[in-house]
Amino acid sequence: MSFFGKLKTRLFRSSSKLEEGLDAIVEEGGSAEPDAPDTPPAPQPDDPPVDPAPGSPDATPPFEPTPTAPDAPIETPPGAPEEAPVPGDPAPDLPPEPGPEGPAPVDPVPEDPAPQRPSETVPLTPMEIPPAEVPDAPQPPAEVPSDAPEENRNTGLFGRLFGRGPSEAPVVRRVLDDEMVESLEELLISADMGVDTALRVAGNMAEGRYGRRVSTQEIKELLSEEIARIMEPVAKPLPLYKTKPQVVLVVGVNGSGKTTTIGKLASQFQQSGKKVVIAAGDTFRAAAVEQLQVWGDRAGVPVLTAPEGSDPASLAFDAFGKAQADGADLLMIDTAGRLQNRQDLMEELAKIVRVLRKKDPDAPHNTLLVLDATTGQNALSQVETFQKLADVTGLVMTKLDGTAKGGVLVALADKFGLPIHAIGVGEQLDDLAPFDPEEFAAALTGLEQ
Ligand SMILES: Nc1nc2c(ncn2[C@@H]2O[C@H](COP(=O)(O)OP(=O)(O)OP(=O)(O)O)[C@@H](O)[C@H]2O)c(=O)[nH]1
Repeated sequence: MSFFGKLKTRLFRSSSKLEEGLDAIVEEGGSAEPDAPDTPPAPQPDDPPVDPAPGSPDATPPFEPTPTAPDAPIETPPGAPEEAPVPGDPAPDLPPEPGPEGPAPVDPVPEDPAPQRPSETVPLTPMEIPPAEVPDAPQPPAEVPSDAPEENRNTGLFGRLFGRGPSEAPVVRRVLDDEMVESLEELLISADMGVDTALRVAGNMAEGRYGRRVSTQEIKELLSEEIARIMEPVAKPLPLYKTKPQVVLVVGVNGSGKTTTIGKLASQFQQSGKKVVIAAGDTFRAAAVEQLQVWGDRAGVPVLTAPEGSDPASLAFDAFGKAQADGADLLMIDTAGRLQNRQDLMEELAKIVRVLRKKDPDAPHNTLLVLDATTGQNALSQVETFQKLADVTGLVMTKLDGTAKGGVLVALADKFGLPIHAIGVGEQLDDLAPFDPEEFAAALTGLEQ
């Protein structure tokens, strides 16, 4: 199954929550009508300037044009699709690549005069995408003008498959007014988007459309576009640098999915021909070390461990030496996630960084914060906390499967703008993929792609 397929199926709880909510909002104040489109009201003198309908020739595109990778990938796997990889696109066989844009971008290759580190990036693409599932072009779901007959929207393959063709019940439309916008805000807040983001998203959805009669399908499309617009700038795969070893420090609270993410990433890097070494830096939890060893075995990647209770910084130092001696491309360092004693954790992380910098002044080249989607709004405070503890350069969101709190990713993107490198939707090796904003928005809102 394609990653989008998994995402869509597994985000079901989030999307069904939004979908049902949107249905209820439109039905509550709307009325069924034949498919005759609504005529937009004549603009009133005091109306806000009307947005050209997205999709119309002079409209601002609903999405930023998907940027192409600044430079050619370091290596192109044989048989890889020819299109230039785009951040967030699953590229055939490279593991997800982190974007370097964090609060303090690190230039890991000092001798390289090129200022643009991303020019050396390879989109880390864990997933093989069967050709049939590769979209022709990264087209945003074109907004269907609200005037278009509903039947034109739902007669695609999915529409037919799910019996949503034109012979369905008459379309229910509701006038988009203040009351409806308020209901939308409440729904988005309940979907864990956070108050600020929810208000902005609902406001943008309504802008230029006040007084129009809109259907659920149109509202879903508008919402999906707004979400994708917010997410697009943060969808940045993990960058790969020429530096050897590139050090990736992985931080996050206990249970957020650090170990699993390291295992998945290591396996995907390994499969793409990169040599990887893992350091089990949570030396205080024997179980965590064992778990990492299991993942290392699965991925075929060596895992360096140290006796329980020993100094994680010293392990990191040794692991760097081993990675260097082995000619490894990547060193991934797991860390403890105890937040009960932030001071200890801060000192521990600071010490790891200090000793790594004795070996390479630019290390760690990436500091990934792993967040558990099921914690909802709590993920926001975890970002704030870890930004104080470490120089977080990017995020990985795990456990998007089976949670109704997927909307928190939108709030994170809106609030922090940190690159989202990858998302996890399960416990298997291939359940991690680069973050694709359009797929995510479609899956979250229950739109078919
Ligand atoms: N459903 C689901 N479970 C996940 C995902 N990622 C991780 N998990 C599970 O979450 C649990 C915790 O994951 P770990 O990788 O051990 O988390 P950790 O941050 O390393 O935790 P500590 O070792 O306690 O610091 C495990 O049971 C994983 O299998 C995901 O994307 N989806």
